Amino acid sequence: MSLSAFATAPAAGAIDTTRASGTDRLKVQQLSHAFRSADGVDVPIFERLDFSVKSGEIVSIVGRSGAGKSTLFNLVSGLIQPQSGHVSVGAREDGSAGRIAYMLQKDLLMPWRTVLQNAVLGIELYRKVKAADYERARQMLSRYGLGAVADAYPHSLSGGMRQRVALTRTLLVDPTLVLLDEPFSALDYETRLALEDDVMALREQSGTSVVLVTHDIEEAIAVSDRVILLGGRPARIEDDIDVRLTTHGPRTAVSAREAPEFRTFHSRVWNGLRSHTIQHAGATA
Ligand SMILES: Nc1ncnc2c1ncn2[C@@H]1O[C@H](COP(=O)(O)OP(=O)(O)OP(=O)(O)O)[C@@H](O)[C@H]1O
Repeated sequence: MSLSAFATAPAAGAIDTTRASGTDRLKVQQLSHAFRSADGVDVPIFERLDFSVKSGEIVSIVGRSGAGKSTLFNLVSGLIQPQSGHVSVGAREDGSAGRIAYMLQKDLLMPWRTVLQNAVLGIELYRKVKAADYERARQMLSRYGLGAVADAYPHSLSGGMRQRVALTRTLLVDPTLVLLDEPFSALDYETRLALEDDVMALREQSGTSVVLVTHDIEEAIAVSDRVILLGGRPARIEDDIDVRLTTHGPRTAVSAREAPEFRTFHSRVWNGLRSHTIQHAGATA
């Protein structure tokens, strides 16, 4: 049965985007959501889900296919309204409002715009782009090794370069929290490692919090401070793992994988994933 046969069940409570307290960049409280099947039955995806993400924290969410990871991002980013519960976005240190940016697996670059014009698109969606924005975009593109192609069109770029343009576009809106939904899954291994390093550098350079949805357990452990395991239906947090790795030198995508604790964390996540079968909302009983 196709997903188009379903509609979002009517909201009993609206999303509340008031500010989270303390150092929380994101606070999800008592979040409940269900999709309504074609025969009118509500299939609960989440029931009273609670979690938070601190300032500068990198959190990965793993779960079997259908666990509700993308739905959770859609709820957190406000693309869909929850039936009940609160999503609070933490303020910046100076007290101004925080901002969530959402980057999808597909880079969604516009082929008729140059790399630079694609990079500023996120800004353009909420205000006029200024000369200083173009300057900042060029600097960020250079930082990601894209300075020489700033005036080229996306078709001339490799998959990894395209994802970096998408990442630049996401970061140029100065988000306090970035949601990454399997952003690197279509890329080759080496490019993935480089982009994982980019995610870690992001936190180092600007204190941005990151929530990453991935099917790749290694990726989750390598980049994250915490790995949240979603399982069951309605989905619960089955495990919330503090990832502490002893690395030689700074933590990178490679040094993290070489840490002595890496395999132990890997087994914990893998065993947690194997213990859950998810019944899809579209599946007939
Ligand atoms: N618009 C919709 N209408 C009805 N059901 C939906 C809708 N979107 C998602 N679902 C159902 O909600 C459940 C969670 O879907 P979701 O896409 O969030 O899972 P996921 O964990 O991101 O899966 P994957 O890892 O395969 O991307 C699934 O059972 C799916 O069939």
